[in-house]
Amino acid sequence: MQITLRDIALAYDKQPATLNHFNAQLPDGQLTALLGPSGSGKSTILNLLAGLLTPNAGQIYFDQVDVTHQDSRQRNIGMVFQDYALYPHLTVRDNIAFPLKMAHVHKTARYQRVAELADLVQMTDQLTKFPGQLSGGQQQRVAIARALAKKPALLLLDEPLSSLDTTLREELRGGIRRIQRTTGVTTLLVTHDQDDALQIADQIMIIADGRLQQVGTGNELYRQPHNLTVAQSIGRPQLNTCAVTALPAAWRQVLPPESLRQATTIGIRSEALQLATPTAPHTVISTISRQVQLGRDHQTILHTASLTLVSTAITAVSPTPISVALDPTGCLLFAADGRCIWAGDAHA
Ligand SMILES: Nc1ncnc2c1ncn2[C@@H]1O[C@H](COP(=O)(O)OP(=O)(O)OP(=O)(O)O)[C@@H](O)[C@H]1O
Repeated sequence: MQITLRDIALAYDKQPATLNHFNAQLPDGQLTALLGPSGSGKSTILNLLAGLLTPNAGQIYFDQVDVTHQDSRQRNIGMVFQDYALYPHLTVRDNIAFPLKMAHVHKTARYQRVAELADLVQMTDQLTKFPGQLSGGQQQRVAIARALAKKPALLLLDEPLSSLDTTLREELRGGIRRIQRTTGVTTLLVTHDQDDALQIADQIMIIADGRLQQVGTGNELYRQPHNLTVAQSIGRPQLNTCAVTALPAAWRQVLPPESLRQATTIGIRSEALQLATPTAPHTVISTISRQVQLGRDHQTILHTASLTLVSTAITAVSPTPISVALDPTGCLLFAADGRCIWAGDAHA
């Protein structure tokens, strides 16, 4: 099922519009992540799709069908929440079967479907347990099975990993990916965590201030962001930024002069700051204040005369100062309105 939001406007009573001329599409059978900071409008979009909010203007289509004024029950949506929302007094089996029971599905068919779903979410050996006897990750898998029970047209996952610790989170990311691929259900994952989006989604929609900033794969968003907001949303550590006027003269030499003249801000990916020999051209003398080992990765905090920057390309070095080269491939130039006017990767 392809989902389309067309020219949506929504304002909460007497407030300025949260969404205005909002257009987006969830491709059939794919998992789309909606990534944005708190207050950007993610829940508003989720509630519009679920039929819990009606837009002031615009239409919502499920394939060719206009569902804008259909209520939640008519839309056949599966929803999974951050806090699992399982019934504590029901077993895993009865939790998964609950929507089918409400729909008066015959007991035999109901338990047949529960068996399929339990197998899908790898909970077959836990069917007689109660939610209180399960880990957070297991509870969330039950919630996903329950949401899938009625073969929904659209699965909405609202921050489903936020309550889990790092290990369970990693595990369930893989689980969600596998379950979505197996079922092929069109899915929207709402998250404020770029790792969730990057590891699970086919495509990522970045939203900020109620506006869709860009849609693409993680790779596209990282390498060719349309604007500074997108560039800062994807990538760890976060993009180094500074005013173009603060950039040392030697590094300006490796960037295109025409774009530099038009730009006000430069973004430098951490991998673009590289150790060079003292005699190499266009290098800048820098000191190191700190080096952090993060598993296989390093982060090195560099100081030029005027800037503090993070590099992940410079590993163990002593003593400082060192000569640092700038790889233009990892640089982005932004105009005063935030538009990306030059991406080094596109010219590599
Ligand atoms: N019921 C409401 N009444 C008035 N304003 C609201 C209401 N719900 C949300 N808003 C406002 O709409 C904007 C978008 O909120 P929304 O909850 O959609 O963002 P979000 O990205 O989901 O945030 P979070 O990640 O914190 O849940 C915010 O400015 C918020 O204050």
